[in-house]
Amino acid sequence: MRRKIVAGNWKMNNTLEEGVVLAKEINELVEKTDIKDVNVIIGTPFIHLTEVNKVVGDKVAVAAQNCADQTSGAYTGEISAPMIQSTGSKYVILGHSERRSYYGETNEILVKKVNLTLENNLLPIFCIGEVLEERQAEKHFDVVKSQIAEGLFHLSADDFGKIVLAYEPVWAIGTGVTASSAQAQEMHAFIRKTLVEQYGEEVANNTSILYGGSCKPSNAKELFANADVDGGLIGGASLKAEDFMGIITAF
Ligand SMILES: O=C(CO)COP(=O)(O)O
Repeated sequence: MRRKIVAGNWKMNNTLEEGVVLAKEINELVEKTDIKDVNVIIGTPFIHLTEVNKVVGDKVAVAAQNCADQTSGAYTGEISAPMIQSTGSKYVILGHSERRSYYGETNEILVKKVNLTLENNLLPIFCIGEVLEERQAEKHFDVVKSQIAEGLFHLSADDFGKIVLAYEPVWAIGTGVTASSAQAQEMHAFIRKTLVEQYGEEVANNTSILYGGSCKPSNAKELFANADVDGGLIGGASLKAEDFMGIITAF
């Protein structure tokens, strides 16, 4: 079933102690607020996963922000999907534009990560999105379509049903510039149409497509009101419990 989801991506922020405090604050607010049927996820650095899982209840799920493209072995500094799974986490954010651009993550590498994530009973939150020059050259639909096709279309319909998509136009990430509500809806509708062509109406209609990029309490309501926007992947505004809650309650 298509779910409403608000996921935080803390990126490389918070010491362990700070992260546990923030997770507790978010959990308390979620517990005492009527969040209706919204699924709340917090994406923390690896070192937080175990402790954050201990302090959140069953209304808050935890995500890693990356995983290795191998299961185990001599890969110094890497963290594998089975390790993430052993912390009690449920999701893995994959293909974030920061990983694609700063760490050379290609669609080919992402195929391996997606497969390992699913094999280890974790759910990928798969990020896609164009850079400003691609939008200005009117290539944004082609770029997003090929990211989805090359990273995910090897999956069976059953496995694709476990994917959460996050459309994050790179020009809107951390810039304070949000895609307009109309731009978000236009791209999300295009993504859903692309899924219909590959997997049919049922799978497409059941896929949650999140928007990310300078989403805040003040603009979340307008973005989430769109028919094809099923929630958000939130960076900066997920680092303050009240702001994050302001987005969770924006549906
Ligand atoms: O990259 C993002 C979430 O993954 C969005 O970041 P901001 O909300 O800080 O723009």
